Amino acid sequence: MRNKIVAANWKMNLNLAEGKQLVEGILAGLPALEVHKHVVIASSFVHIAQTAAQLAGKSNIHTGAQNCSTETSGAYTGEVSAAMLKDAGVSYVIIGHSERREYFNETNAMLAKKVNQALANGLHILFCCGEALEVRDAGTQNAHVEQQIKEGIFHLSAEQMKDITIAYEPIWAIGTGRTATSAQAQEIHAHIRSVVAAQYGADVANNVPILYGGSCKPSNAAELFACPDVDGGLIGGASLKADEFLGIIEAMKNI
Ligand SMILES: O=C(CO)COP(=O)(O)O
Repeated sequence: MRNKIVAANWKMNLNLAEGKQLVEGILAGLPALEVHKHVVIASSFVHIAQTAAQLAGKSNIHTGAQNCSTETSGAYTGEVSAAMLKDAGVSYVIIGHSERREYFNETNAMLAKKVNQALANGLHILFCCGEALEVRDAGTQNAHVEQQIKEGIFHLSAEQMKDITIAYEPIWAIGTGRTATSAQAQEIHAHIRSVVAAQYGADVANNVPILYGGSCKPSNAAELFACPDVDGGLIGGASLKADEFLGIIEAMKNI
């Protein structure tokens, strides 16, 4: 059975005290998770050491980061390397979020380098893809995400794909309150899995978790997660409140 994952993406929110309190709240309400179910807390770089200390020794709940450098080390002012993240206690890193692609001009070629850095340092990757509203309106979303995935991760070996989780996040659903319907999510998740199968075969494709992200909330999570090709969620706004995030983790119960 492939892994099921609910991941928090705090984005650029919360001070240290707020982050600490939020993790305490999540831990206080966290249900016992089956062996294949995982929770990830992807905070800002500033929170990582604190979060890692809070999660130390806990099973199935992991410290994450939202980005890593394309480079290994050296004179890259402002950058944080995958090795530094690993050393600080990170086990999952988000790569290719649409906000990084859009506001920081991250190209698929840069993302492929980040993927290589993360894997070389023993990190699991949450690799994001997803289309803008114009692409969805034009009906070319499948080809769009296919290209993002091909250029971002298809240079990897089948063995390396074991550390990849794909997150489908339609840009028109991020922070907008407008969620993809479960039918829309299932359709494109199935397409993503078929693209992985065409490249790597059915075994690899069946083992790659594919998460949905975009205005996921306790009220819609169970329906989205019930889709056969939706293996959990990448959560923005609703991950900033312990009760809402726990409600989404609860929705993983039946998958
Ligand atoms: O971008 C997202 C997670 O990475 C989704 O954000 P929201 O849940 O706030 O729509």
